[in-house]
Amino acid sequence: MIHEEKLGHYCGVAGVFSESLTNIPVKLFFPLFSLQHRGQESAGIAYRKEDKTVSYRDLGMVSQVLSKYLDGERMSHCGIGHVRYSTHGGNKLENAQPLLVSCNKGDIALAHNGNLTNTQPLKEELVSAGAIFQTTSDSELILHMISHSRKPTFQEALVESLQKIEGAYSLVLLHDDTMITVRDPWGFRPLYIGKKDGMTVVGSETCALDILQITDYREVEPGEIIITDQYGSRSSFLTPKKRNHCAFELIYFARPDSDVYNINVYHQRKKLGKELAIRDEEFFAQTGKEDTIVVPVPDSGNSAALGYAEQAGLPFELGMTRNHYTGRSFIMPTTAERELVVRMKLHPVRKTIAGKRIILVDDSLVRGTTAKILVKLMKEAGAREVHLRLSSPEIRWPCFFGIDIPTRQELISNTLTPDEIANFIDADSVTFLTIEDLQHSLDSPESYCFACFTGEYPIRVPLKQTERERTLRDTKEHQ
Ligand SMILES: O=P(O)(O)OC[C@H]1O[C@H](OP(=O)(O)OP(=O)(O)O)[C@H](O)[C@@H]1O
Ligand SMILES: NC(=O)CC[C@H](N)C(=O)O
Ligand code: SF4
Ligand SMILES: [Mg+2]
Repeated sequence: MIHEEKLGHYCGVAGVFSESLTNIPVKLFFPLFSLQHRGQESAGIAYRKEDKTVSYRDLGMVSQVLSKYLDGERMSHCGIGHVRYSTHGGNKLENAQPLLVSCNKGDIALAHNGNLTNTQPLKEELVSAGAIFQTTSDSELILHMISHSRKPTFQEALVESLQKIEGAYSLVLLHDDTMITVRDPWGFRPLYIGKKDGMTVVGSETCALDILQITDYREVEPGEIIITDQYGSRSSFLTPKKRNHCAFELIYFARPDSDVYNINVYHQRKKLGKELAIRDEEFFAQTGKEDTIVVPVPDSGNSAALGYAEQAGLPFELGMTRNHYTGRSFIMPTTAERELVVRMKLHPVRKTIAGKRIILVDDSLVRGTTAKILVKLMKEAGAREVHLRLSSPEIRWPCFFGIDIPTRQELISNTLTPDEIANFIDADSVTFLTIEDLQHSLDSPESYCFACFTGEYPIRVPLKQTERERTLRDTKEHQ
């Protein structure tokens, strides 16, 4: 059995509208390939073929699913694409996107990144009015709402539906020969739009536009709806809300070369590493810096480790290499097998590690599985001490806006304090970035969501009673 156990990446969306006929599936392949890190469960495209919309989607990676589109000429004006990691509804073919329907408003294809938070009452209403849902994903709801709307036009029906839904949605839709780009009014997920040679391209992160050498791009504004057709692009806006950009995009999810929320991800991660090092000044004042090196957990810890090393004035060493052929981490039934999986992926460089005091930098702790094994590997390689530094605050709450975080009980920071974690994973010390340091590193911290760290959700969420209950850690803190 192989099954992912970590923080789920979420989805990536892309769209292309070209004034002249072009090979749209090929144009979509490259942005989707660049967004592969956002979802590895399924991939798909939908595009306009003469006067109808067709779609092709399957379980698997972009290169497996879509490489057949690299051959042949499929000339068209527009298409959209998606890479998926499920947040709602499982990893099944029927949930793969783009979803495509033919309804009273025409052909509609939809690609969604995010997660809706008020699906249940809206779905119940539609089901009692006779709607037949084909998938278990939340995204399908939007299509039913558009189709059931009494508004006379597609665009009015879309706006009416968007006014009713809550939660995170960066969307690209294809309605007949028109491409529609939408970002929720809170701006939870990133979304960019750019233009080159009569072609408008949309993508979750700027890396999706860079691959097509598009330099003229901008962020889609929270609440913005952009209609793109042969007459150009026109924007309208939903009622503004307080911004709530996902802080985790900057910490872990987005690709380091990308910009999200107009911030370069690599630079932001370096800043987080610097904040961690500033917190450690007292620690070094007491313990000194002799034989101390900063080692990242590749690749997710690289940028923060570099920032840490620069700030602390310590050598940055790639004391661990990564085998890029293993893919993501998997659930294995026994500890020994889990250890083997980490050993297959990450390899200490013995000569660099032996006899050294290691500042090991990673982005986050979820269940603590990786860290426990890594400390063991470092000590086996001769590390004198291992001090684990995490460039995110402690994750203690589930996310309802597009990231698959395990339940509260499974999150290590809900049962153990940093010192107890150090004890559990056999590290010499463990510290996390504080929420204050994270906020300090951002230009407008009031525009961000930090709910998985604080439990303060920016909008109402369907939190189960069991999830609201105090965890062991809450209880300890209140004693
Ligand atoms: O505490 P744990 O439950 O072990 O999870 C934490 C780890 O999970 C993520 O990495 P992951 O191995 O999923 O993939 P990555 O290669 O994208 O960093 C994250 O970057 C941490 O390293
Ligand atoms: N991770 C995502 O953004 C997924 C989009 C949508 N909620 C789905 O589950 O298909
Ligand atoms: S809860 Fe966490 S992961 Fe979810 S949107 Fe907010 S910051 Fe991002
Ligand atoms: Mg990692």
